[in-house]
Amino acid sequence: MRHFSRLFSVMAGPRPVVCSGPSGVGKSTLLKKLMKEYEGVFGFSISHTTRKPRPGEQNGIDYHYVTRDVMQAGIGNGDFIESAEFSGNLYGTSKAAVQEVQSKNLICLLDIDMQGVKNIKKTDLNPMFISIQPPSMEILEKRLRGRKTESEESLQKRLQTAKIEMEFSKEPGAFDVIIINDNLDDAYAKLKDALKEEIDKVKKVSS
Ligand SMILES: Nc1ncnc2c1ncn2[C@@H]1O[C@H](COP(=O)(O)OP(=O)(O)OP(=O)(O)O)[C@@H](O)[C@H]1O
Ligand SMILES: Nc1nc2c(ncn2[C@@H]2O[C@H](COP(=O)(O)O)[C@@H](O)[C@H]2O)c(=O)[nH]1
Repeated sequence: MRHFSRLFSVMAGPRPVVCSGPSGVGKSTLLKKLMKEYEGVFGFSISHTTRKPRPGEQNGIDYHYVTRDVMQAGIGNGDFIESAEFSGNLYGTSKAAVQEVQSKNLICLLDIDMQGVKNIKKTDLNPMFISIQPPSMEILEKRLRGRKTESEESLQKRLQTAKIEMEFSKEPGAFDVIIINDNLDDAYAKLKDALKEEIDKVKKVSS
C-alpha cells in the first residue's frame, strides 16, 4: 500500500477531498451541485461497487458496477487504494479512478464510508476530510425512505451503520470539517467555503 500511495504524492496536484457521512445524509446531492457549479475544477473518483445500479444510475459515471469475483480479483491485484464491505456490498476506490482525476489537475472528490476514511488515512493521499451530518437520526431516516432506493432490510442496516458513523465522526481529528446538512443551500454554502482556497488555486492555474 505504501509503495503505490507514494505515487499520489509524486503526482501531487490539488489536494483531494474526501466526503463521508451516513447513507442518505446528502453527500451525492452536495457533490453533484459542486461539480455542476465548478466544471473543470472538480473530478469525481468513480468507485467500484458490487451493488446493483439504481434507476437512473449509469455504469462508469456513478460507479463501476462489477461482480464480487471481479472486485475481489482487483483487490487481490492491489488495484484499490481502499475497499470496504457496506450494507452487504463491496465498495472501493481504485488507484486508476484517483489517477484519472489527478492527471487532469482537478480536485479529486471521494464519496466514501467510515472504513474508507480510516483506510485512506493510512495512505499518502493526504486529502481534506469532510463529514456531512444529518440534523437528526429522524431526518436521516426520512431522507433515506424518501429516496425510495432501499428495501426495509437495507434501510435498517444503513441506519444501524449510521449510528456507528456518527460516533466515529466525534473522534478528535477524524475530520477536518463537519457540515450539518439541514437546509441544503446553507450546507452547500459551508461546503464551498471550506473548499474556497483549493478552488481558487485550481482556477488560478487554469486561467
Ligand atoms: N438538505 C436536504 N434537505 C432535504 N432533503 C435532502 C437534503 N439533502 C439531500 N436530500 C435528499 O436526501 C436523499 C439522500 O440524499 P443523497 O442520495 O445525496 O445522500 P447520500 O449521502 O449520497 O447517500 P448514500 O451514501 O446512500 O449514497 C435524496 O433524496 C436527496 O434529494
Ligand atoms: N469505502 C468506500 N465507501 C464507498 C465507496 N463508494 C461509495 N461508498 C460509500 O458507500 C455507501 C453506500 O453508497 P450507496 O451509493 O450504495 O448508497 C455510502 O456511504 C458511500 O459513501 C468507496 O469506493 N469506498
